[in-house]
Amino acid sequence: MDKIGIFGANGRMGLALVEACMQVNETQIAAAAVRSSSPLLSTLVVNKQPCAPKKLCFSNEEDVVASGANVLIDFTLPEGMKRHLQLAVSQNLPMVIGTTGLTTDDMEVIQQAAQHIPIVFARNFSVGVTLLLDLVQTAATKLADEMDIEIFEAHHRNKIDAPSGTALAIGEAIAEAKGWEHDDVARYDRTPVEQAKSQNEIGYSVLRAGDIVGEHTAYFATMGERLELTHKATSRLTFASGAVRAAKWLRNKPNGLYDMRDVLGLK
Ligand SMILES: NC(=O)C1=CN([C@@H]2O[C@H](COP(=O)(O)OP(=O)(O)OC[C@H]3O[C@@H](n4cnc5c(N)ncnc54)[C@H](OP(=O)(O)O)[C@@H]3O)[C@@H](O)[C@H]2O)C=CC1
Ligand SMILES: O=C(O)C1=N[C@H](C(=O)O)C[C@H](O)C1
Repeated sequence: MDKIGIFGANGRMGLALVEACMQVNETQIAAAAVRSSSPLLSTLVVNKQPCAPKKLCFSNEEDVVASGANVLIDFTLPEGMKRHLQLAVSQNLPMVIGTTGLTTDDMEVIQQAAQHIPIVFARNFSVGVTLLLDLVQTAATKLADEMDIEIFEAHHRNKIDAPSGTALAIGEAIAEAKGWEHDDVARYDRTPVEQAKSQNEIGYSVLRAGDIVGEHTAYFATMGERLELTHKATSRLTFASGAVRAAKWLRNKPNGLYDMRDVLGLK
């Protein structure tokens, strides 16, 4: 039986993870953890009324260990993720990480931790985006060199990191296929200098509005034609189901850093 400990359980993704776990056989929610300062501690997940015996209630992050969880999932913010990762390493528990907005140093922390526990890290847990990462590499290598490459992403008004983790993953996949150093070619802002578009750069643009779940387009454009590769997520359950799938796949795997391509057997 997979017993999943969910961090950030009251977040948009946390609640979607609770729902996804309930839809999967042989899967229990061992703990739905919130911060120790949360007013939701010891309330029912389903309706935030006072906790009742044998019902799923929000618990303390520290209680995740006592809950008997055998795999952990984190979709929070970078600071929280790093604390949860320490807990996972100290308890020798595998962990699935979906948190975005991470710095190079944060990624180094994940890589170090992966020497001690198995970790799946993905900036997008949908099957479609996992495939998109392959498709953009094909486009980047097969299309002529003079293509303009741009990435556009749109998300809900509450998303705080930009560009999205997925947009950056798409850009990094393209840069890898082109043999470019991503940080050298990424262009986030066109305002400071008046300069024409270079064909050796990857431009990013971002939209934040309403309740958009997550949309990404990679553009490959030249004179007379344009290829657009687009993914649109319409439900957070897509990401959550992918993360639960990853958690079930991860148990009993050797220590190391895995991604969604490993989980889906696409490598
Ligand atoms: N990889 C993927 O497929 C996807 C990744 N994401 C990423 O997941 C993350 C969460 O997104 P979303 O659910 O929309 O965000 P929310 O703001 O809805 O939820 C974030 C949760 O994390 C908790 N949290 C924040 N900071 C800390 C901390 N320092 N310690 C402990 N808990 C903390 C919050 O607790 P509190 O309620 O107390 O503030 C909240 O429950 C983002 O980075 C987002 O980009 C999102 C969707 C898909
Ligand atoms: O914050 C979100 O909502 C999402 N974040 C991820 C990202 O940064 O790419 C994945 C998805 O697009 C939704």
